[in-house]
Amino acid sequence: MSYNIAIGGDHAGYTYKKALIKLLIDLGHEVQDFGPGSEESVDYPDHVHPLAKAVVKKEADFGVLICGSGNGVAMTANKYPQIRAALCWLPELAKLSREHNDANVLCIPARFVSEKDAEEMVKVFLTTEFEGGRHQKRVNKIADC
Ligand SMILES: O=C(CO)[C@H](O)[C@H](O)COP(=O)(O)O
Repeated sequence: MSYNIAIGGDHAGYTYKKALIKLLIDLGHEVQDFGPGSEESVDYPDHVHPLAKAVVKKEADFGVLICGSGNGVAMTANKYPQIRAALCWLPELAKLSREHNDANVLCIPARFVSEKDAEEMVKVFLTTEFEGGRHQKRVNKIADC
């Protein structure tokens, strides 16, 4: 299955973003890069809001966000009720975020995971299906506040 992937973050995630874009293209996905375009210091919300809006409008199937800790990008993306952004630091967590939480955005803490694990997380995130069942009603309740 090939997807349209929106990717973005901040200066701390720039190097990983470049590597992940190459991986995604090699895997046959389409990629929309929401920046930044260099390692110059930026404010992550400036890149996350446009990406989140693209996912909400279904202009992208999934999002991948990378900053230093992963927290800032996750907090920003999760402001949107239709976004379920998962902060993951192990491939198993990325898998569970799809199986149990139907995550549509993967958030990666570049300063705390290896590039290899970041790549593994992206691969498993995009090849794992939501299980539905008992998890569906819980996911429905996330935005019910
Ligand atoms: O992780 C982050 C947000 O959650 C940022 O990448 C981090 O805060 C950037 O820090 P600095 O400006 O010191 O490079």
